Order: sequence, then structure tokens, then C-alpha cells
Amino acid sequence: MSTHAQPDPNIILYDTMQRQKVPFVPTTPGHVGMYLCGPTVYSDAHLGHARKEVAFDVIRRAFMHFGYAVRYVANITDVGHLQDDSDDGEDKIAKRAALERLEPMEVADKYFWSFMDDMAALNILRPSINPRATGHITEQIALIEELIERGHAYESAGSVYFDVRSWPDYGKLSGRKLDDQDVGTREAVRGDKRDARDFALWKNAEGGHLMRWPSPWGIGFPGWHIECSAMSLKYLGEGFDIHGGGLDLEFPHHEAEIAQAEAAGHAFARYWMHNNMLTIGGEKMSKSKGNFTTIADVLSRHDPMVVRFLLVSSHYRSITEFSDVAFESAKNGYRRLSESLYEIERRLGDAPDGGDAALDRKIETHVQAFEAAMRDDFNTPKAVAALFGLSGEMNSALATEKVGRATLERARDAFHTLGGDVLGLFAGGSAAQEDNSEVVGTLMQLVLKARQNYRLNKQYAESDELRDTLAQVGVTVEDTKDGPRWRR
Ligand SMILES: Nc1ncnc2c1ncn2[C@@H]1O[C@H](COP(=O)(O)OP(=O)(O)OP(=O)(O)O)[C@@H](O)[C@H]1O
Ligand SMILES: [Zn+2]
Repeated sequence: MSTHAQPDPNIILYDTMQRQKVPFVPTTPGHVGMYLCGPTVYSDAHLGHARKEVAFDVIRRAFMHFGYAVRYVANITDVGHLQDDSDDGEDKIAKRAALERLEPMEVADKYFWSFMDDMAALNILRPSINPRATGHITEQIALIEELIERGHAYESAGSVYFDVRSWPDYGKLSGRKLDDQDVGTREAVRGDKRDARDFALWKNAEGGHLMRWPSPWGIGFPGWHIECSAMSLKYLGEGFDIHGGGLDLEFPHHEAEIAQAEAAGHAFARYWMHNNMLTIGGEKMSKSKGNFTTIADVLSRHDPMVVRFLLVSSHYRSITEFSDVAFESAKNGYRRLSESLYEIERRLGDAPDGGDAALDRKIETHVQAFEAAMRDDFNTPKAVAALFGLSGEMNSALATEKVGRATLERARDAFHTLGGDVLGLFAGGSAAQEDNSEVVGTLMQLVLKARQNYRLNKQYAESDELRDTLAQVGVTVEDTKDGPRWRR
């Protein structure tokens, strides 16, 4: 896919930790290790999840385009995510299992697979590794033991908590000082915690929890945050490159991930990237708020490529408001691009040899603009604007001249590489092609009807001529008991 023989050294990204754009320098030259916090699989994924997945999929694709080998690890949370951030309430998956009368693992698998289907429909590349929390209990226990050993965690009544006061760095990502956090959590210290801000690494499962494992502290289950520290370090190694996730995870989840890894003596992620939220009526779309539209529902009404186009049309760090109007304009925008590509492909059919040097240079300008935008913190709206520039250029050239084959191929390749490989668009046929196949289908019904009429009127010569003409363009007609059928 890459058009760059050497990894591009000029990529700049916004690091949440440093609160500014910084040059990206990988730990291992030519390689990028990325970890993305994935979904808790207890219900169908919604468009907010799609926003995050598409955002990081595009970042991954851009790195690939710029010549990097990417290891992309995206986890699946299938245990330990409780209703309430303060380590209370039921496990989200166990709660759903009771509701659906399923095994917890049946719930996790059911929604894991529906998530995978949604991701495939949105043309999101499969992660290199898709680790699940329940498959990494041993690694989580080992990390908790390291924390206890170093005095940053304590056991209490069969549960283990991270001792926030023992780790002054806690809060460095979100910029929350321990004293500020106090104000927000002026609740009484609950149960067995020493401090209200301490968070669970391991929870005692005595309360009839369905998902439980033996541990040095008795039967229990891991806290939500520990899985990500354990699995990212396992698969990406010390001081891996990029950790990503939704901005809503910055605190407490990512803060906890960092504290768990660093307090245990590990070098953690070197860059933090966060996508902003997809909102509806100004509010974050979320499962718990119930204001969501599932991906499956959206895809039953819209072309997946239009959904993807809508998502890449805004920058991953800005808020995207979801509305019918936004969809309508995405549909029109995507149609304009894909029609342009379709026209280029059609004109390649009878293009004269040679190329057009002036037009080649203009195409190159748009390619450069696209790449410059992507190098600058993955600025997809600017990159999309460059594609529109390319499309406008080609449309006007095609309206006035017969463009040579080499130039048409160059333009087509630019669309495929930038719009297709990097932004993940143009998969499964362009909108223009879909329209076309609808037209062909309707025309063929008319042709078959005419053929039936010839036969009814015993005009066999005419009917045969029709069939032979169709055969010349590769269409065969078969008579079945349900009437004539055509195929190519
Ligand atoms: N509206 C949204 N926009 C962008 N990213 C989102 C949105 N909703 C969820 N995400 C991201 O998806 C990931 C998993 O989210 P999660 O499964 O907690 O979904 P949720 O709808 O926020 O659930 P809940 O409301 O139960 O917390 C997180 O990284 C989160 O930031
Ligand atoms: Zn995580």
C-alpha cells in the first residue's frame, strides 16, 4: 500500500500528555506500536464507537502509507467493567447476561462478533492483535503483584486497590492534581478502600459474581483498568509508541493505566492520542445515556462508505455532531468524489496513449496537499478537501479534452491510494457504480420483457438476435421455471 520506500520522518501528532503537537519518533525505526482501548462487549456498538474506530483506523492506515510497519493492538473488555466508575455496581456484562438469560461469556461473544461485523462493514482493518481481558487474567495478576511488592497497592478484604497517595504522578495526563480530585470525590471512603480515589485492581467475588478466577487474594475478578496496562505491555513492549482511545477515557481510565504500569516500574506509552466525541443534540452519544443509534441501524439506511466519509470529514480531535443534515451533505460529498473516480475509470476504456504533463503536475499538487494534511496530526478534513481539489481538476479536464491514459491512470491511482487505502473509502463500489448497477438491472428487465414478447408472437429470429447481442457483451439469458434470468 505504501508509496513511500522509507518511513516518512515528518509526521506530527498531538500528544495529550504534552498538550501540543510534537514530531513522531518511533521507538524502533520504521515500526509503530499502537494500542487502542476497545469496547466493553455488552450491547451493540453505536455510532460513537464507529467514530473512534474509524479515527484510529485512518491513523494506522496513514502510518502504513507513510512507510511504517504497524502493530495495532485493540482490546476487548469482557470482564471487570462495572456500572460505576468508583468500583461499585454490577459488572456490565454479567448484568446483561442475567437480562438476556445467557452465560456472561455468551453475551461477550455475541457482542464481540456483532462488533466485528460492524467494523468489517465500515472497512476497518482488523487489529494485528485483539486481546480479551478474560484471556489475560494471569498477566493482570502478575502486574498487581508487582504493584503490591513496590508498595503501590494494598490488599483489603480479598480485593486489591491501587494506593493513589503513594504515586504523586497520578493525574499527570489529565492534569488533575490530587487535591482537585478531592473536590470531585468528596464521598465517604467506601468499604475497604483507604482513600476514595484509590481504584480496584482486583475485586473479591464473594457477592455471587458469575465471572471469577482464583488469585493470591482469593476468588475474584480484575478491575477494569488493569487489563489495558497488562495487555499493551505484553504485546507492544516497554515504552511502546502510541496509546489511543476516546477523550472520555482520559480520566480515570488512562490515568489509572499509566499509574499501574509506571508504579510497577514499566515504561508506558510515549504518545497519547484521544479522539473527541460524537454528539447528538450536543451530548455525547453513549450506551448508558440511551441516546445512541447502533451502527447496524445506520448501515441499514446508509451506504457504509457515506458513514465513513461523514466521520473522516471532521478531524478526530473535534466534536462531530450527528444529524440527518450532516448525513445528507456527506452523501452528496461522497457522491461527488466517487462519480469523479467512476468517470476517470470509464474514460480509461478508450483513452488515447500518452499523458498530459501540465495536468500531471496539478494532480501531484493535490497529492502533496493530501499528504501534508495527513502528516499534520492526521488532518482528514484538509485531506478530504485535497481530494475534492483533485476531483474538480479532473472533472474540468475531462469536460474539455481527451485526457491521455497515463494521466488518467495517475489520477485514478491517487484516488485509490489516498481516498481508498488511507481514508478507507471507495470499498465495495462507488455510489456512482451502485447507481449504474441499478440502471442496468432496470434495463435488463425491459430487455427480457421484450424477448418474452417476441417469443409469444413467435418472432424467433428477433428473439435470437436479442440473445446473441447480449452474449456478445457477456450476458447470458437462461429460461427457468420462474421466468428468464440473466447473468454475466
Ligand atoms: N460518542 C462517542 N464518541 C466517540 N467515542 C466514543 C463515544 N462513545 C464511546 N466512545 C469510545 O468508545 C470506547 C468504548 O466505549 P464504551 O464501551 O464505554 O461506550 P459508551 O457508550 O461510552 O458506554 P457507557 O455509556 O456504558 O460508558 C471508548 O474509548 C469511548 O471513548
Ligand atoms: Zn484501556
